[in-house]
Amino acid sequence: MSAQDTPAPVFEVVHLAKNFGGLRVTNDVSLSLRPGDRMALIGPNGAGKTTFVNLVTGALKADAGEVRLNGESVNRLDPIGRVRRGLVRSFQVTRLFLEMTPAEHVALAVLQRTGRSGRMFGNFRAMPDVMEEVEEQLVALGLHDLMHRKVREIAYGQQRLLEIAIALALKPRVLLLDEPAAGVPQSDTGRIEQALAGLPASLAVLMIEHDMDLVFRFAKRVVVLAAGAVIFDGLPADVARDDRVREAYLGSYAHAGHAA
Ligand SMILES: Nc1ncnc2c1ncn2[C@@H]1O[C@H](COP(=O)(O)OP(=O)(O)OP(=O)(O)O)[C@@H](O)[C@H]1O
Repeated sequence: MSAQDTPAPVFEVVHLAKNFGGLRVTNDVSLSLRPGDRMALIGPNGAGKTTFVNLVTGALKADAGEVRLNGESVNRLDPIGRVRRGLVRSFQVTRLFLEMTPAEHVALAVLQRTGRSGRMFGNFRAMPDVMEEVEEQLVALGLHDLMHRKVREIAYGQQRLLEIAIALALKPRVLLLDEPAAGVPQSDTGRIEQALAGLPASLAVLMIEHDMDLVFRFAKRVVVLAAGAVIFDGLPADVARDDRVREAYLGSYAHAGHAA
């Protein structure tokens, strides 16, 4: 592929830094994603993954550095402003409304994206364009049969699929998936993987995940964070034999009192 064929990055993080008191939790982190990229961000406990996600979504303010979407800085935008520019973090199960249905959750996301007021929510079933999208998203994630059930009645794995459906209803260009398979029983992780495999081809995806099997099956590129800094950025096939990565993981196990 020539340089001309390579699309420009849709998401760039440039020299991002954050301290908590004297602790440098994000240390000069730079990375970028192009449309269609499938990247996993991994690292031992306490490496700074959650802080990194909070900085890029705008939930936390960085001390230095820049986050860019489509080449433009979004540093001044709050999380909602960044969602409008196409940076969407998968909604967390803990933020789902247990008494609401999957259809209602996805409808709310469609109404938000299309700039319609929450007051229209009561009437969304009468809006053909909203209903069409709701059905399309829920069919794509295998949740169609459950669309009118209450969230509290559906299995945890299905709730996690609903998180992805809500995120996709916001029509992201960049999707941050925070441990999409965490807490899901082994018997249901196949459905999560299927959903990840079916994500729109042009979407840039950054997945934070502890499950290495899932990382290796999903990611085309892996970034490893340790003590807030990027210590590896490369192919999944090379990550396990990288000395710095091995040291970081062994060090963290030893620190946590596990046999290294
Ligand atoms: N609000 C805060 N104030 C002070 N220190 C914090 C704060 N949030 C996180 N930290 C510290 O920053 C470091 C990175 O934490 P973070 O949660 O980002 O790591 P992580 O890689 O997501 O970890 P895990 O995989 O265990 O969730 C840790 O040492 C943590 O104790």
